[in-house]
Amino acid sequence: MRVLLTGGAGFIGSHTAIALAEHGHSPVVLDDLSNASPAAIERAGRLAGVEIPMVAGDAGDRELVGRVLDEHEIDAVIHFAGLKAVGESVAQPLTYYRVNLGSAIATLEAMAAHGVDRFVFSSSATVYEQPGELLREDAPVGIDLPNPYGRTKAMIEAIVADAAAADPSLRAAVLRYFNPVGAHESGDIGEDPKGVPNNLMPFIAQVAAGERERLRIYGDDYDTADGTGVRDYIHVSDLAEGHVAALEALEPGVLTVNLGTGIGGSVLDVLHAFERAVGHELPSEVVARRPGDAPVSTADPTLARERLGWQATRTLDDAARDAWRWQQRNPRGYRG
Ligand SMILES: NC(=O)c1ccc[n+]([C@@H]2O[C@H](COP(=O)([O-])OP(=O)(O)OC[C@H]3O[C@@H](n4cnc5c(N)ncnc54)[C@H](O)[C@@H]3O)[C@@H](O)[C@H]2O)c1
Ligand SMILES: O=c1ccn([C@@H]2O[C@H](COP(=O)(O)OP(=O)(O)O[C@H]3O[C@H](CO)[C@@H](O)[C@H](O)[C@H]3O)[C@@H](O)[C@H]2O)c(=O)[nH]1
Repeated sequence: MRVLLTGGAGFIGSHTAIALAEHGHSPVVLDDLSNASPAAIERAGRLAGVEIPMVAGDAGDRELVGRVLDEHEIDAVIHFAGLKAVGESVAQPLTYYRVNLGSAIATLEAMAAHGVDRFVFSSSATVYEQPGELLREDAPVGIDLPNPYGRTKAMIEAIVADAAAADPSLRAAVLRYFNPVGAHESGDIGEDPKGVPNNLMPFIAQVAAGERERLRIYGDDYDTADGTGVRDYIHVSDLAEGHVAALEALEPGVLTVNLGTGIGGSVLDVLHAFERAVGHELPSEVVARRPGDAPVSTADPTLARERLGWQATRTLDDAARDAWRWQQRNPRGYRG
């Protein structure tokens, strides 16, 4: 299939472009480069041994998306484009609603106008109203969530469901990612956060590189085995392969699946995995809980196994090793 990746120059999109090419599909990227570098796509193409066309532009521009669909004879769209910083979404909610909802709606409209009926959407575990252990897809989802970012994801899930109800030819998958971590095993592409990383593994990577003094562990008094927060960390290359499986399994209607491992990792588990990758201990201190954080969030990965024939195979140690390789080879990310 010829697959358009909106937001495809980003962290998850660039890894998915490689997985698609490795499975015989042809990725095409549309990205406004607001949080990415074209180098990611050049490198992804080199790693996959293919040329990946890259269009710089806004997925919220329906005319532009339509032109790209026609010019590249696109069969399917994976919609990664959007803004994802939780704290920023609290400060700039209208920007988040405009960009995230606007780009999803424009992309779906362009698809309908140009006869493209396969759609895969990047949702998030954050849509579950009651985070917890081994969350199933039928757990309550809604807009009673801690931040506007999460609400944009829940709203877009509803938009996709309504679009599919109105148009029986639409074949959609909604993928609820848990916590993507790691990097391509080559160390040539990876996560390139701007400024101080909000997320755990990129922050630890910068501590390991000596760019940050120490990890601040947000609370060790949760009701978990070691008292620190537990998440379902999934290697980005496993996640990328989950997109290929979802694309190949599309049927009329909407299939909603978790992409996670089913295995909980605590903050200390992640820190220790990274210490093993680096070969020495890393400085850390326990501080207060971060407001809005859930104690535990892990996926029940059963439905993805049954419906997509996909499951994660890489470990937290694999992710730490690959993230460390990316960090060492690219201390300034794609800017270096
Ligand atoms: N990384 C995570 O922890 C996580 C978890 C759950 C869901 N997601 C979702 O997965 C998707 C990809 O996330 P990521 O981690 O790769 O983030 P990312 O920021 O690296 O990738 C998003 C890409 O979209 C581009 N973009 C933003 N607005 C655009 C627009 N209007 N038009 C075209 N391109 C635009 C950015 O330049 C960037 O390359 C996002 O929708 C995100 O919300 C991410
Ligand atoms: O410097 C840090 C950063 C994080 N944590 C802890 O590490 C865990 C993971 O945090 P983080 O990497 O920020 O991920 P989440 O808070 O789980 O949020 C991610 O996962 C959500 C659900 O998929 C997505 O919605 C968000 O966009 C994405 O950032 C949590 O227990 C945090 O309290 C620390 O202790 N110190």
